[in-house]
Amino acid sequence: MCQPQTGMRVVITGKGGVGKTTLTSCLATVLASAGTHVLAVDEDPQMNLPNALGVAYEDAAKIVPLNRHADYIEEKTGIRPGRNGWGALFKLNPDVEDVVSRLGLKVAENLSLLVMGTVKQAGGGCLCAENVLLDATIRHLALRMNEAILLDTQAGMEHFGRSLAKGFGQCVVVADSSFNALSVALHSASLARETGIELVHLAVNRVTTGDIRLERFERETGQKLRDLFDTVVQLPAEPLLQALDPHVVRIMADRQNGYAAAVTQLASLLSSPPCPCAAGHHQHHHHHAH
Ligand SMILES: Nc1ncnc2c1ncn2[C@@H]1O[C@H](COP(=O)(O)OP(=O)(O)OP(=O)(O)O)[C@@H](O)[C@H]1O
Repeated sequence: MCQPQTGMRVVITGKGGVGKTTLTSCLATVLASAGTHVLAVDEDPQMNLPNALGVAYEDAAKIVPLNRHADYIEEKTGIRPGRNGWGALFKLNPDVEDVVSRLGLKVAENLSLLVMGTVKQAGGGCLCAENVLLDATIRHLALRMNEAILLDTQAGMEHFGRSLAKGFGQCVVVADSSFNALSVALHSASLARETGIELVHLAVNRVTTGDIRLERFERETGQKLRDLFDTVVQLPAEPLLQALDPHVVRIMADRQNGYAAAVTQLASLLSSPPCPCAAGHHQHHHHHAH
């Protein structure tokens, strides 16, 4: 058994507007209602995840994202954000053991939320207090036990660098079946693998019956999606999602719903992923062979 007993940790990524936040909140809901402790982590500066999870607007408005929490950042790193760190005592390895208990928000039974904010991209990794703290937080998340962690990422996982892959073993790339979104998904998949994430799944969202675009993409690019991703799941277009938007989690209570059923299937796949050491594993993992 090669699967770590620490709990599942999944990064959700993909092009803007493809349905990442909706999927993250529905996955979080289905896992939490099955009794798993879930921590949903939002990297979105617009904080869509609290809304999707049903956090009341006035409560969501009170959330201060980790990267803008000047007091916490100063307490942990010794530096006030925005100040020049040179000459000051700058803790490069701050202890953020209490980040979830202090900044997390309980949104439902078994379900907590941490809003991190976005990693700054200046110069491919600037050593400012915010980035040091976000990086320490990612490393801390990797150590949390018996908890499913879902990270809804906006900037893309490569901005977190290697610290992400140490704890996050799986990535769900979300796309719709447009050529553009699938191309972005292929790029995201290779970045995820370069980062060192073991299992990279594709969720094709808003699929309608008779949609031939997936096949057309494969034909035109000469690539087989099933060879490039560990698993490919399709999530049907669901008009109800727009009606419930932004409070989408209610849809998960309806077992007849096709979107809910597909998300439930994805959740169980993520909970018990195929073992990366198993024989017959995808060829793109061979360079990881020990
Ligand atoms: N399967 C689906 N069927 C119909 N509508 C959907 C589906 N999935 C998501 N949507 C709708 O698409 C819109 C965008 O979804 P969502 O906010 O989850 O995307 P996102 O990728 O997180 O966007 P952003 O990158 O802007 O954060 C929402 O209005 C949502 O209700």
